Amino acid sequence: MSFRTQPPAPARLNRCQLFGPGSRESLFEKMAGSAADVINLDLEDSVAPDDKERARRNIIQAIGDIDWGTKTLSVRINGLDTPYWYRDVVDLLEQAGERLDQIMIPKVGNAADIYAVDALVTAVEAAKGRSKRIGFEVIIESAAGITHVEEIAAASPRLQAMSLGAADFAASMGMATTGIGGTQENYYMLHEGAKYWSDPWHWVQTAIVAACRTHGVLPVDGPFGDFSDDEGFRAQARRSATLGMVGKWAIHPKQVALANEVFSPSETAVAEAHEILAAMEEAKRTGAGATVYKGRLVDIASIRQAQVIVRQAELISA
Ligand SMILES: CC(C)(COP(=O)(O)OP(=O)(O)OC[C@H]1O[C@@H](n2cnc3c(N)ncnc32)[C@H](O)[C@@H]1OP(=O)(O)O)[C@@H](O)C(=O)NCCC(=O)NCCSC(=O)C[C@H](O)C(=O)O
Ligand SMILES: [Mg+2]
Repeated sequence: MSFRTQPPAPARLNRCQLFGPGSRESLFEKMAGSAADVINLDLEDSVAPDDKERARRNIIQAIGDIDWGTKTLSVRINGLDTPYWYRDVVDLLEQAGERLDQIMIPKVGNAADIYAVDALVTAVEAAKGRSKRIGFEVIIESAAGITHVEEIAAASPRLQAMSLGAADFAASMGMATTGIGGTQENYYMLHEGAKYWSDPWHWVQTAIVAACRTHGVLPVDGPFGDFSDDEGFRAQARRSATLGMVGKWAIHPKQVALANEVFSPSETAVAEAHEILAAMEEAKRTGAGATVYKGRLVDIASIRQAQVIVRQAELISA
């Protein structure tokens, strides 16, 4: 371990982030009643330009009127390349109640983007005397965003979570696909006439996870567009969980249960994690740093691996 220890990410559940357009206020109660850990009310790409102001008003009202329970409540503002974003921030922080937890900043390209929003948020919070400090989450969804991912992860103590936005990312990179996440038909290796599909999202996900873990930020997988394909969603989510991501977006309510299922450790995994910790306690008692569990090596690093699973299980049962 480096002299600088790895900071912990926020200790809260982020297995599923359910999105809904701010212009469809009839969905808000349904979103609040869902099993998602995080709610993202959207002002950005699911809202048509002519509906931006109405969506903003809907969201400000709903933040105060609806019982959001213990969910993390987040609003996705418009991108910094639009004329809408500053008014999103000012109106939200001047007019929405203290129930708002986070704002999500899309299409961030570098640390200065976060700095600009932080400066505005800090000024409005001070002017209005808001007592709860608003958190940030960002979307990495451009060539610039992934190029500067580490400085973005370090950009503000407000930063809680970072998502991969596969649709805009693919567009920005010039990728030859219109699919949002998942298997890409043309991304395969050929060996002795057989096709072996590979994962075009893998490299960007690992870059996001590494930047997030370095700076104590939650890494999250973004949308999976084909909401008729449950197995495709599960496969994508399982790959993300294996790489260290803590959750995934849902762009339709039927994806919420799928994400919660994948990002909640199974009873077997939790039991095994406890057994590994017990085996290592026993090893410590006898002065050993390593031992054998179910025929395989476990050592002090295995304690840290098992603790990841135990901590997630504790958050779920809390
Ligand atoms: C995708 C949708 C447009 C589908 O809406 P709809 O046609 O109404 O779906 P259904 O008829 O199948 O709905 C069944 C019931 O579920 C309710 N519903 C629908 N959507 C939601 C929701 N988001 N939250 C809660 N409840 C929802 C319906 O009202 C029906 O209820 P009932 O009649 O009582 O049975 C729609 O789901 C939708 O708008 N989804 C969110 C889209 C969105 O927010 N997109 C932005 C995020 S993705 C993105 O931006 C890309 C990213 O940035 C990147 O670059 O990768
Ligand atoms: Mg996007």
